[in-house]
Amino acid sequence: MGALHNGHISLIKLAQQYADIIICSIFVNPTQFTDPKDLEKYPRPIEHDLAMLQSAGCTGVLMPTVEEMYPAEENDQWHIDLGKAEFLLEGEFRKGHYQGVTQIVKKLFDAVEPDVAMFGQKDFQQVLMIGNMVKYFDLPIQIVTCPIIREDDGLAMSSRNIHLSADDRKHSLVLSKSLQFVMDHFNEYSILELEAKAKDFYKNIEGVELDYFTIANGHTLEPAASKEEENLVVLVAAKVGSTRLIDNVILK
Ligand SMILES: Nc1ncnc2c1ncn2[C@@H]1O[C@H](COP(=O)(O)OP(=O)(O)OP(=O)(O)O)[C@@H](O)[C@H]1O
Ligand SMILES: CC(C)(CO)[C@@H](O)C(=O)[O-]
Ligand code: BAL
Repeated sequence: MGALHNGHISLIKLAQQYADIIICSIFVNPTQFTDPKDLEKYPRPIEHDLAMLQSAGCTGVLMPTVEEMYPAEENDQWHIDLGKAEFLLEGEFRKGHYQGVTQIVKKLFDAVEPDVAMFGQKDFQQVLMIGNMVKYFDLPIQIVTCPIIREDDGLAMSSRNIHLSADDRKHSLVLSKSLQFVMDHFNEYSILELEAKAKDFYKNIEGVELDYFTIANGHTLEPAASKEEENLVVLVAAKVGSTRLIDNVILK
């Protein structure tokens, strides 16, 4: 969606290991926004983005307009079955978000016809939902998940970080610190204890409001039933000042 940072550039760099021709899309997709203010204030520094892509060795940029992606004459009633996980976590807090995401990603895939598509683990649930969309249409596209790139102090890079005030920026570290706590103490406590102790990190921080903090099954996103489960991921979303941030770590 543009406002590029080194997290995005890492996707381009990883793509170079898979393909000779790399196309980056920059499109702030209205149908995936549930909060109109979030859409309105989404940063759009286009010249800066193009310079970053050029120096990263990106071959081409797809930068359509809203009218090109959603022509008035097209009566596209997009709704596909993405499974139960669509309605959990981000899907609960941003209703309809993954219908909007999969709708635009299908359009972008149709335009580019890629062999491989790179997505960041930072949007863990998004990668799952796009994987489900690819299965739904049986698309011949390999989906690659790229690791989360962080600032030196641990904050996951995000275009929305630009909205953080100096105080928010300090407070934002609670996300990566609480995730790190779970990683460091995984063997010591039960799942419920880990979640409770991690949630305590969010108490009494001015301007920080936790949406969810969960240790979940990495396929279903349902709360983990036991530490012995094979795929476990810790996912968090919190509002820091007026900016909503997400982060996660894969435990196994
Ligand atoms: N810190 C990061 N490390 C790795 N990949 C990232 C990172 N941040 C974003 N990405 C990935 O880059 C792609 C484009 O993301 P997008 O344009 O939504 O930016 P974003 O930085 O996630 O923005 P925002 O956090 O405001 O939603 C997505 O696949 C996303 O997961
Ligand atoms: C997948 C995506 C391009 C759809 O607009 C967007 O959600 C993103 O960049 O993560
Ligand atoms: N980074 C995922 C897209 C979104 O937040 O809308």
